[in-house]
Amino acid sequence: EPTEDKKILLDFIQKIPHSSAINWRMNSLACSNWTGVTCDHQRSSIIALRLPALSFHGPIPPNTLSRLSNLQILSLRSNGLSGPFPSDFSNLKNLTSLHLQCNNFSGPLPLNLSVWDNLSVLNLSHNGFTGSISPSISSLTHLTVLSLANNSLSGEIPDFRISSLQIIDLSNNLFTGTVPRSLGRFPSSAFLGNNLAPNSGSLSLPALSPQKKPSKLSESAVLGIVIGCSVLVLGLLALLLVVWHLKTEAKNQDLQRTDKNQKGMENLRSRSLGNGNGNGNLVFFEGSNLAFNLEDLFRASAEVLGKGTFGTTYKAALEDSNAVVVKRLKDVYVTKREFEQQMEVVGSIRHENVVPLRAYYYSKDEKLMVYDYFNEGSVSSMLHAKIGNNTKPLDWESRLKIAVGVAKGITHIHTQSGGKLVHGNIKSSNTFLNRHRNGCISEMGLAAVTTPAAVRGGGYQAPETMAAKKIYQASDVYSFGVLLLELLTGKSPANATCGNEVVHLVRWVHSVVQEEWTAEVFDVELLKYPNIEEEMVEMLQIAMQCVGKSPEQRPKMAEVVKLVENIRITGVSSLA
Ligand SMILES: Nc1ncnc2c1ncn2[C@@H]1O[C@H](COP(=O)(O)OP(=O)(O)OP(=O)(O)O)[C@@H](O)[C@H]1O
Repeated sequence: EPTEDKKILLDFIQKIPHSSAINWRMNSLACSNWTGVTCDHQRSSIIALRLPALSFHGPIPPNTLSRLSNLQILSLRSNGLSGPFPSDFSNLKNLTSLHLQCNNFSGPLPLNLSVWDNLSVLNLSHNGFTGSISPSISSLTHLTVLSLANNSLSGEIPDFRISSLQIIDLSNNLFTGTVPRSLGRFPSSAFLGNNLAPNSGSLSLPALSPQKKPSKLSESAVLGIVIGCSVLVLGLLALLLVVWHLKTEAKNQDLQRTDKNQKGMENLRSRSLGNGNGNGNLVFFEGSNLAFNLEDLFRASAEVLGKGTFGTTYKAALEDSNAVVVKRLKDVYVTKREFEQQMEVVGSIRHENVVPLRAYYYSKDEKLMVYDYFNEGSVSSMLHAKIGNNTKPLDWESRLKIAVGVAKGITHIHTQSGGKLVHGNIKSSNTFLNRHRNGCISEMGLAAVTTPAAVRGGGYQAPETMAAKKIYQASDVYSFGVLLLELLTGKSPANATCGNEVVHLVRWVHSVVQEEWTAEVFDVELLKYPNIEEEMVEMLQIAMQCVGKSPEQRPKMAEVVKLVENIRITGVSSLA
């Protein structure tokens, strides 16, 4: 046991203000039991310290962490740490990864960076650092990832050539000048949000061939250009007018719709029953013991649960105190017959991991679908509940059960109708907990009758669905992979960083995993459970297979079920 290092950590935790409890005790084994602590093989010193999101605040107490001289990985990301960059960190000469992102540090960056010549990952993003980057950065010859994004850094970006560097992010600072040549190989997004002038190099025109000397343009050519430009401008104006007109129309329609939503189901009533055909079209499926008719449904008080891609979803409280969910579809593109056929297929599916469709209604003006109401809300609301909402974060066990359940539900769907059925809209807001608290998936088959896949989004759609506007079973596998990443990272697919900028979850996880700082990816909520890292890594590997770029790379859903079910078994045995 690294007694000296333990004392240092206890000294640190005593001095740093924090509001989350931490299980460090002198008489317990630090190397096996202390949160965030990893020791070397001999258990003689601490080599990694990962303390994300423990609500540390204030400056790092001097002469504490800096005495862990064998430390290689230090993560204090997502805390409320403030004050200057701790100058005594220069003693941590063995550091390979330093994560101080998402804190409130301020003041200049260290002047002499050469003390950390083993550093591979440096992430100081989302802080309030000022001043410029010291040219000594070029001495970090092992650096692979550098993120200084979202600070207030200024001055010119030094021209540093580090051949090992793979990822750089200097966006959203106050840098001036131009992007140095040595960094020209990185995407422009790495430098966005600064005061940088465009590189003169990138503006250069293609060289003229030597035979054709640059000559003055003839008058007719000038006239031609002028006329051409005017036509272009007029064309653009016309286009703008059309777009403006369409937008206003869409807005009006939206306004009308919102208006109707606010009035609840009463509007539905007047429109749908206009033809006087009563409850004729409300079609119930076998096995549903719901006893209501269209009249009851329209009389029920309705509350808008939300607006999704396919329309508005209401909770309708029926008189017998049962509540159902009514989904009012917009943009149904198929004929009545096709719609009914699809509903018959969907309605016939009965599986404990698929939310059953109880009934549907079709008229010219209205298309409704009726489901059971889940009063706990969706997995999305459980994962991303606002702080102070009184909801407990989902523990690891629950997340595993959600993953297994949804995987089984999708597999069942994929084996129906001769193996041709696709879900088409797998996401956490369509995932609920069944009575055994396993995951179950809703909204099966809606994608086939309404909005084309390309119009949806939210970060779950496989790349091929964007281009081909078609959905395949392999696209469901991709969306399921994104759902797994969401369960692991606790981040919503469209919004995957500590700041406000939108980063695609899959891309973000790829960049993190490539650099082998895997532990940085997991939801900080999960880091408090002991001995689950192997299981999380296993789930991460499955997720990465599912989000393979091309559909052929991805495993079939039936395989995925086995893999996900095995997480517990293999995870446990590898711990034993
Ligand atoms: N059966 C249900 N029980 C409880 N809440 C539900 C039910 N069905 C949907 N919801 C919730 O109602 C809200 C609106 O759902 P809706 O399906 O319209 O939108 P969405 O899931 O965000 O997007 P999409 O239309 O792409 O599925 C969501 O928060 C969803 O979780």
